[in-house]
Amino acid sequence: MAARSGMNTSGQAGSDAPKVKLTKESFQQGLRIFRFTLPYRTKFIIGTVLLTLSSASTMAFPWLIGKLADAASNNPVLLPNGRAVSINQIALGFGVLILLQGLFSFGRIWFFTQVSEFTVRDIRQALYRKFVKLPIPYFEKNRVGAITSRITSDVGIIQDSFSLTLAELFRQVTTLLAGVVFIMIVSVKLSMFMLLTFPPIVVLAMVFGRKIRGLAKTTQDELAKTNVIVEETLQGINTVKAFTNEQFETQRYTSSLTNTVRAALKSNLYRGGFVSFVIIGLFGGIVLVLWRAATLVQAGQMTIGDLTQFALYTMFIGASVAGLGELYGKVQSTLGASERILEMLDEPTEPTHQPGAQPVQLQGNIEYEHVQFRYPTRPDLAVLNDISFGIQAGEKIALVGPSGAGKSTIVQLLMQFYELSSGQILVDGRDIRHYDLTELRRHIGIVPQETILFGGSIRENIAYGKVTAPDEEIIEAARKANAWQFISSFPEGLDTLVGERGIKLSGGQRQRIAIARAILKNPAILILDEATSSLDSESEKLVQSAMDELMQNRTSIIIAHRLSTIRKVDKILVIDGGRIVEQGTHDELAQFDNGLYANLLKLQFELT
Ligand SMILES: Nc1ncnc2c1ncn2[C@@H]1O[C@H](COP(=O)(O)OP(=O)(O)OP(=O)(O)O)[C@@H](O)[C@H]1O
Repeated sequence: MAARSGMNTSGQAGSDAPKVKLTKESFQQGLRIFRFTLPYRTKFIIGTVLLTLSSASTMAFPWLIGKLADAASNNPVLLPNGRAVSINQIALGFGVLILLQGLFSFGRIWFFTQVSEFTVRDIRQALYRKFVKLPIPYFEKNRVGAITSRITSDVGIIQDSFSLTLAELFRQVTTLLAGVVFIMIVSVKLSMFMLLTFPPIVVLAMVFGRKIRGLAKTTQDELAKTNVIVEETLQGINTVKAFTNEQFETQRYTSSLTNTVRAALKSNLYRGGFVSFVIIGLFGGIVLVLWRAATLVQAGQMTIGDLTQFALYTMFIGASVAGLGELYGKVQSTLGASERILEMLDEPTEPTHQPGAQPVQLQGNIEYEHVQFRYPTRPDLAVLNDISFGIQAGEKIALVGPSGAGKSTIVQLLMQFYELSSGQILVDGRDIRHYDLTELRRHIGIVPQETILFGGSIRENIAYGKVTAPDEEIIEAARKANAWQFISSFPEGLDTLVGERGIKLSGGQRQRIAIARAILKNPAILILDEATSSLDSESEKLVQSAMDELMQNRTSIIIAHRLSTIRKVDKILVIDGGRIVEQGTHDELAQFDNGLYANLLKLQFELT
C-alpha cells in the first residue's frame, strides 16, 4: 500500500521527483507553498467544511447499519426520549444521509478543484516569470530538462496534492480517529483486543513499505535513463543517421529498457509480497477480532447490531491506516516538489524591469578597459585577458580571429550576460553596471549567427524587435532588410507561419528576418555575428546590403568570419587566445607580413 504510485514504468509524475524525509524542517519548508493558496482561502475553507461534513456522514453509515441490524433482530432502537424508531424511519434517515453525502462530495470536489487550479496557475506563472529573469549562467549550470520539470512535473505533484492528497489525508486521519472513538463506544473489551492485534501488523507493513519505496525509486531512475536516451537521439537524429548509428542507438535503448524492466520486476516482486502480507496479516487480524466478537455476542455482552457496527468501523480503520501508508509517500513527494519550486523561486534574478527606471538615450561610445573574464562554469580558463579598446559613436569595428579566440565572449559582456572578472566596460563614459539593465539592453541590437525564429507568423517574428510596431513599420523594416521581396511573394505575406508548424525559411531569409528585427528595434549599438555557413552569392549580396543599411549611423561591432565583408570598417581587432594581438584598418594590417591578419587573409584567398 505504501508508495504504490511511481512503482510501475508508466513514467508518470514522480520520475523526476526525489522524495524528502519527513522532518519538522522539511514540513515547514514545504508548507511555504501554501502562500500561493492564500488568495483562495475562502474557497479552501468552504471545501474543508464540506469535506468534514462528507467524512462525518460517511462515519454515520456503520452506525445506521448497526441500528438497522438491531431493529431487524428485534432489539428495539430507542431515542433518548424513550420512543422506539422503526426500520422504515431508520432507512429514511439513511436515504437523507446518502443525499447529503452526495451533495457534500460534489461541493468539496468543486471547491478544492478551484483552489488547486488557481493555485497551480499562480505557481506556474511565478516560476515562468522567474525563469526568464534568471541570469545566463544559471542556464549553463542547470539542464533545461531539470528546469522545465519544475514547471511541469513538480507543479503537477502540487496540483495532485491540492486536489486529492490533502483531502485524502484529512479524510483518512479523521476516519481513523473517529473510528477508534466509535469502536470504543461500541465495546471497550473488543476494542482493546483489536488494538493489541493491529498495531504490530501495521509496524511490520511500514518496514516493508520502506523497502519497496527504495526499489521503486531505482525503477524510476532506470526509466529516467531510458528517457534521456530517447531525448538525445531525437535531438541529434541527423547525427545518428549521418553516422549510421541507428542500430547502435537501438541497442543502447534496448539494454537500458532491459535494466528498467529488471528493476520494475524486482520492486513488484516485493510489492506482491507486501500485498499478500497485508491480505493475510490484516484480514487475518480481522477474522481474529470477529471470532472474539462472536464469542462476546454469544455470551450476551454485545448485540448483533453492535457487532455489525464494530466490524464496519474496524474495516474503516483498516482502510484508513492502509490509505495513510500510501499517502505518506505522496506527502513526501509533495514536500520534495514544493521544496524544489520554492528553491527556484528564491534564486536571485537579473535586475531587469526595475520600477521607476529612467529612460536613457545612448550615443554609442564604447570603451573596454582591461577586461578580464572567465566563464562561471569554467573558472579555470581565462577566456579574455586584458582586453582594452574604444569605439566612437557611429564607428564600425570588426573582431576577427581563430575559432574559440573569444570574439563572441567580448560582445556578450557588453550585453551584461555575465559579470566581468575584472576591468570595466564603459558606454558613453559610464560603467555598464551602473545602467538599468533593461535600458542598456534596449539600446543594443543583435543579429546572431543562428537566427532563432519563434513559432508564429513572420509578422510576430519581426515585431519581436518592437512588439508594439504597426504593420507599416514592420513592412518598412522588412524592406530595408531586403526581406520584403520574399515575404510578399508568400500567399499569406506577413501572416505566413514559420518554425515548427510553418514553412522553413532558408538561411539567408532567416538572417534577413533577424536584420529586420534589429532595424525595428533601432538600437544605438549593433552587434553583428556573421553566420559561418556561407550563402550563395545572390543571397550573400542581399544580406550584405541589408547589413550595410542596418549599420548606418550606429556603433557596430561585427564578428567577422569572412574577411571580404569588413574591408570598409574603421578598425579591425585581431583576437587570439583572449587577447588583442593586432589592431588597425584593413590596409594597415594587411601589410604586416607575418601578422595573424595577413595570414588569415592569405588563407581565405587561397581557399576561394
Ligand atoms: N558559455 C560558455 N561557458 C564556458 N565556456 C565558454 C562558453 N562560451 C564560450 N566558452 C569558451 O570561451 C572561449 C571563447 O569562446 P568564444 O565563443 O568567445 O570564441 P569565438 O572567438 O567567438 O569563437 P567562434 O569564432 O568559433 O564563434 C572558448 O574556449 C570557448 O570554449
